Amino acid sequence: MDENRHAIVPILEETFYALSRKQLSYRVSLTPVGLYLTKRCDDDSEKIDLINIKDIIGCKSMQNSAKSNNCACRPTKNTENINECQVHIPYTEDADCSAYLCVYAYILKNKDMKNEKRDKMTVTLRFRNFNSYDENNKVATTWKLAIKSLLKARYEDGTIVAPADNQYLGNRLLVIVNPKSGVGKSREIFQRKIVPILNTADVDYDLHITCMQNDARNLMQKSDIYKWGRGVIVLGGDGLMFEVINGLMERPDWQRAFEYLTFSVIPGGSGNGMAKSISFETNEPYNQDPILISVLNVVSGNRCPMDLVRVETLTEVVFSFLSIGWGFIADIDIESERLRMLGSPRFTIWSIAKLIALRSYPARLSYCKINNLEIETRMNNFTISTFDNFHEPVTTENEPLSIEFGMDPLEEFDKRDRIESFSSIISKRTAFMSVNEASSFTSIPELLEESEVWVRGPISRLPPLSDPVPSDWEVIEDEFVMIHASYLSHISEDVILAPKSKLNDGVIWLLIIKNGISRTTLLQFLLGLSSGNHLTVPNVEMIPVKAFRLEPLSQGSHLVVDGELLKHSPLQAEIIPGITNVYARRKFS
Ligand SMILES: Nc1ncnc2c1ncn2[C@@H]1O[C@H](COP(=O)(O)OP(=O)(O)OP(=O)(O)O)[C@@H](O)[C@H]1O
Repeated sequence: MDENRHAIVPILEETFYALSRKQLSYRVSLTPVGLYLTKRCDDDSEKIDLINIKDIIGCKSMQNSAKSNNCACRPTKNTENINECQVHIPYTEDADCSAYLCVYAYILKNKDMKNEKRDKMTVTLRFRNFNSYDENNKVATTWKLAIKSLLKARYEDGTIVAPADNQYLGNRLLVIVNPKSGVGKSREIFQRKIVPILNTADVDYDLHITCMQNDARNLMQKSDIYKWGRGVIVLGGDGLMFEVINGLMERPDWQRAFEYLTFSVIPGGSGNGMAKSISFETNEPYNQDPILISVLNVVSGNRCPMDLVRVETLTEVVFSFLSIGWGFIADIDIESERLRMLGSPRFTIWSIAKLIALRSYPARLSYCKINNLEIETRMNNFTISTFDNFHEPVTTENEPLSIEFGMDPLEEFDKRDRIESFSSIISKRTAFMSVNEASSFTSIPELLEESEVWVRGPISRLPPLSDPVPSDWEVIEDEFVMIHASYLSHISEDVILAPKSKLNDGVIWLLIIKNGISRTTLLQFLLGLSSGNHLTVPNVEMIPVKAFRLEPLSQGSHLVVDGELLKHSPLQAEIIPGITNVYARRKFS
């Protein structure tokens, strides 16, 4: 257990008894690091458990409902405190005036093993120093408020620091659900798996179920987004997130919107690259329960900056968070759509087909290489200030109280259905989609004259597509099997294309395979994509760049941005470091 525990001054401390064995006592200390439970055993030895504050997602105060025959837990009527619930305890006790405090945490189990996962744990503290519920509840409330304050604060180098006033998160979240994503079970997943966690963490939300393509995009473009101080999360795939980002970029106040909002994806689609990348970076056990891990990111409330990439083609400007693909992988992604009914085996089948009929495409690739790669991982963008009140330990009467582990009286409470708070607005195709239908292989200046490129969001620092690239850029004209740029580690749950990529490193990782690679080597490349070993395969180059331009010199391949098919065209892309924020749990040592 934590060697430095004794150096940390407890904020609150009490002795509790385990209900099951009255002779077993626990000293419970709330410190900035978490709840220390010190068990005194029969032989006078001590066993200490720590529930890390970073693992706690919320706490609720409760009242005994032993008189109630049917309901395990129900909200107290006519109470001003909406968090106050009644708890049913497994024994009858007349006039129980105790106050109960349930602390909910998701604890890391089987650390560093293959089956590492997070399991729910509930600790119920029973306060009964006084003869009236109100008095007991006062003490429980002190603990509750202290825990909730710690959940918002951080503990660094022995000091508790809180976000500056202007960094406190509002509590209203917008959840956008694509009922058609993945296998079409998003609505059910939302009610069954997400609502209980949001309730436990006291996060209020509005729900928007999309009714068609571009619905989320329009919603982001036209709504009063400032009522969602807690941010916007999507339950779906990367395609839905793409709509959210690009809808916001269409607003005149896009800059303020991106500073204000925090985003996250709960994986419900078939492409969940962003959700996987966030958990990968924070060492979270995503594979055991992707939805749980992603929702825990959201309720952690921890904002992390993330890069976006501005992508400009001859006919449109889009903002991308994941990848730009052209050639082999992009073709598999798009062409295997016709086998969608097969599920993920469609990729394997189509990969084999594309390997057999392997082809390459001529193109000119220009890029601004990062020579001294200094990747800054700026995981924490909170401004810090001291939380003075917490240095004074608060003590209460030392009369022994009781403690109870493993019970979750809110489980029933959480099963209540949430009423959808607003319904989908009617979707309308935006003016930014495919403005010009001209062929990509007329000269670029000619095309630009004809087309109307909407420039929105941050302006480009690159020369126009019609001008030459800067003289210090490297230029290759060759036949390529594929060019794939990514700025997150994973482009899907099981493809780690750029293992070194960080959310906010300001780097586009450009993966290049030129013509001349054998089918066997390409197969090796494909097999290595799930582990990152693809980068050790000969003929595979990975170049960190700040910007690049791709000019295809023939038709035939597909241009795919964040899994969305764009009209085939020359394009240029540039990184915009840390322009947006996503929810990600802090890293664990
Ligand atoms: N209600 C809806 N009906 C049909 N399409 C929708 C609806 N809501 C969103 N969409 C569209 O579905 C596309 C894919 O959504 P999403 O990324 O959530 O799921 P997915 O299963 O990962 O999809 P894909 O595998 O096609 O990327 C998005 O581009 C979005 O525009």
